[in-house]
Amino acid sequence: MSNISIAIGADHGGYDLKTGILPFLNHLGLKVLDLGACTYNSADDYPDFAQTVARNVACGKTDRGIIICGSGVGACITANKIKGIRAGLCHDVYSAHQGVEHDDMNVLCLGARVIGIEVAKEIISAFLNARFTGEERHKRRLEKLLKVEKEG
Ligand SMILES: O=C(CO)[C@H](O)[C@H](O)[C@H](O)COP(=O)(O)O
Repeated sequence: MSNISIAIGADHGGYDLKTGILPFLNHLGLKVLDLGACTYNSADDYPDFAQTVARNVACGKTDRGIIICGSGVGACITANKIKGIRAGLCHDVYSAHQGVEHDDMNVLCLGARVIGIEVAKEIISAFLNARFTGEERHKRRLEKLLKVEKEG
C-alpha cells in the first residue's frame, strides 16, 4: 500500500475527521497530499475542496483521492463531474474494496456526520488495499461508462 500517493480534502463538515485521519494515513507510509481545509471555517464549501482533490487525481499527480464532507454526498457529486474520476460514497468496507476491484474507483468520499473515525479508517484501508481486477466484464462496463462520460 505504501507506494500509493493520496490527495485528501475536506470542507468544514469533514474537517475534524480529516484531521483525525491524517496521522493514520501518514503512519501507513503513504505519500499524502493534504489539500485543505487547513482550519475550521463554516464558510468552506465542499465543491471547492472536492474539485481540487478530484482534479489532482484526474491529472495523475496522485493515484487516488479521499474527500470528506458532512454526508459525503456533495463531495461525491462534485468529484464525478471531473473527467476521469470515478468517485464513490462508501460507508461500509465491502463497497470500499468492491468499488475499486470492479469499478476502478479512484476517489473515496466519506461523510463525517455519518460515520466515526474507526469505521472511516477501516473503510479507507479497504479502499487503499484494493486493486482493479481487470476482468473482462468489468473492463466492458468501464468502457461503457467512459462512453457516457464522453457523450456528456
Ligand atoms: O454534507 C455536505 C454536502 O453534502 C456538506 O459537507 C455540508 O455539511 C452540508 O451541506 C451542511 O452544511 P452546513 O453549512 O454545515 O449546514
